[in-house]
Amino acid sequence: MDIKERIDNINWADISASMDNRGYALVKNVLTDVECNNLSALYTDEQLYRKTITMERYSYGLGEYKYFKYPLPGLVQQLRESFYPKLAPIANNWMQFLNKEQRFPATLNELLQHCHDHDQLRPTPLILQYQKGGYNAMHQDLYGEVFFPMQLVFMLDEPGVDYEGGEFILIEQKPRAQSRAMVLKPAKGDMLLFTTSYRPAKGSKGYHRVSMKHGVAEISAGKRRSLGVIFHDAK
Ligand SMILES: O=C(O)CCC(=O)C(=O)O
Ligand SMILES: [Fe+2]
Repeated sequence: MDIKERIDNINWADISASMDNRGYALVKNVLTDVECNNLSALYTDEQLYRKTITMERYSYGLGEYKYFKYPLPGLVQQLRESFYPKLAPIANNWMQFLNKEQRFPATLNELLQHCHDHDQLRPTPLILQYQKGGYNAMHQDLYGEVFFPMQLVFMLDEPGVDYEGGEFILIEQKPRAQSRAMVLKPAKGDMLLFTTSYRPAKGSKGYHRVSMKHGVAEISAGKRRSLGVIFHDAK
C-alpha cells in the first residue's frame, strides 16, 4: 500500500476524538521498517539540509537536528502534503471551539502560501538524533506569526532494541492549574500527532485554552532518531 492509501485508511474519527480529548494521538505502523531505515540513512547526506543545530549550544537539550532544504525528500514531502488535509478540519473545529475567526485552508500549498506572505519561507521538517545522555528540553515549534496547531513525529528507531529511555513527553498547562505530563513510548514506524502550541479543552463552562509543550526524556543507552514534520514554514 502506498503512503497516501495508508493515510486514507487511518481511522480519522478516532484520531479526531483523541486530539479533541487529549491533544495527541498515537498512530501505529505508519512507516515500514524499510522506510524508517531509508529516512535514517538520509541523516548523513549533508546536501539535503539547510541547517544543523547542536542542541546544547542553545540549551535546547543534548543532541543534534537538521532541517531539510526544499525540495524535501519524496517521502517527507508526501507525508507533509497527505497528512495536512486530514488535519485542517480538526484544526478548524478547534478555532471554532475557541471562538477564533481564523480558519486553515484545505491544502498544504495554500497554508505555505500564507506562510510565504508573512516572510516564513524556510522549510521546517527535520531529522533529530540523540545518543546516550541526550534529551530534548520541553518546547513548542513556533517559527513566526503563522502556525498550524498540530504536528507529526515519526520514530525511526526501536525502543528497547536500538535505545533505552528517550520517552516522548507532553506537558499540558491549564490556566490557573497545575501541569499534567503524558509519557509516550512509540515503536519504530509509529507516528505521534500532537498539539504544537495550544488547543481547546472542554470544561464546565464550555471550552478553554490549554497550552502544550513537548520534549524527549534522557536516552540512557543507544541512539534514537526521529523525523519531525511541522506544517508551517519558518522566518
Ligand atoms: O524526537 C522527538 O521525538 C521529538 C522531536 C521534536 O521535538 C519534534 O519533532 O518537533
Ligand atoms: Fe519539537
